[in-house]
Amino acid sequence: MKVAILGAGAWGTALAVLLASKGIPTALWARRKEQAEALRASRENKDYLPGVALPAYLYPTADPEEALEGVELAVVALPSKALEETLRALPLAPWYLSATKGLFFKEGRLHTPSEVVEALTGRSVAALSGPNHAEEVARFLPTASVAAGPLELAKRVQELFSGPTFRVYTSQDRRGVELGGALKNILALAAGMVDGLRLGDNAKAALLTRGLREMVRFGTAQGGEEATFYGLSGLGDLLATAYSLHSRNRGAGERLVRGEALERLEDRGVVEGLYAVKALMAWRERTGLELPIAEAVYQVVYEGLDPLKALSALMAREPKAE
Ligand SMILES: NC(=O)C1=CN([C@@H]2O[C@H](COP(=O)(O)OP(=O)(O)OC[C@H]3O[C@@H](n4cnc5c(N)ncnc54)[C@H](O)[C@@H]3O)[C@@H](O)[C@H]2O)C=CC1
Ligand SMILES: O=C(CO)COP(=O)(O)O
Repeated sequence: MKVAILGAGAWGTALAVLLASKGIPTALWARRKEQAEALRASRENKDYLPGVALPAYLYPTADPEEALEGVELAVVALPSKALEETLRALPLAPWYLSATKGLFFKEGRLHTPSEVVEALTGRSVAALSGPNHAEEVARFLPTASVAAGPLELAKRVQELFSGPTFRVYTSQDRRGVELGGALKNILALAAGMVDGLRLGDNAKAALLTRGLREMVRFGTAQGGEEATFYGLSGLGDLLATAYSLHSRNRGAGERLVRGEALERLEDRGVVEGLYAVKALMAWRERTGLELPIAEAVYQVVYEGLDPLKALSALMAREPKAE
């Protein structure tokens, strides 16, 4: 039994640490040869997950053949922007687990990462999502997550990843699970803006509660089940990300309103909400579904709207019942 993890960023490394610490031989595939060599030499991912020792069963490599030879499955832990190009260039695995959180707008439809992996590889694909900061998972702090997909596949993921500090639930609502993971990143950007502007706890709670409504309205219209958005991969991940010191999305919102340039926001790692909100707004143009918070985030990030003006516009919307 061998597993390959594709993507040696924070999340790929944390998942590899989790599996390898259970004695499962795990290849961690890095895009750059120098990175794989540095991981092998120092037994630490200094760039993306500093301070975590890599277990003996974890083997970093930049050679795709070496990484994927004889594997049972490949775990995709790539940033969404690199997913398609990277997977096209790699040998196939028997089946896949997508750990990417993102949204793709293609041919007039929104697609989740596992749908994209499925279309590219023609193989069965499950998804893993939940309130799972890599920095905590890799340090074996208690964590729960959701393995979503056809029941048999979800159960295999559950069995593979479960351990004393990592509790995995199954779900057959893969689309709902992944939509929650993508949407919460947009809401975490907004939460960071509230933090950066010091608007207070009331404002943040209102934003996240109304944001959750937006997630449910959008997610159910897109085929997800309502209960999924109130579970670990929806509300759970929204809370973990929007209140986190680790979160790159929340941090990016905070830094943006404090004057940092858009181009610098990914200096500390990928900020998926920046891409998800673009895909969502491109799709919304065709449907007209109301997504006031996501639209405000888009306007602040990409159209230079003053965040306080965006907030005033949200506060001045037509009065309505909750
Ligand atoms: N960091 C976390 O706690 C969690 C992250 N995720 C998701 O996992 C995915 C990956 O995130 P992280 O590992 O945190 O990102 P990261 O920013 O820590 O690392 C990104 C990795 O992707 C590589 N990369 C960047 N551009 C690339 C390209 N064009 N082609 C190939 N590789 C490229 C980088 O070299 C690096 O190894 C994202 O979708 C994220 O939302 C999901 C759960 C938790
Ligand atoms: O998805 C995550 C936690 O569940 C990681 O959040 P960030 O990408 O904002 O760091």
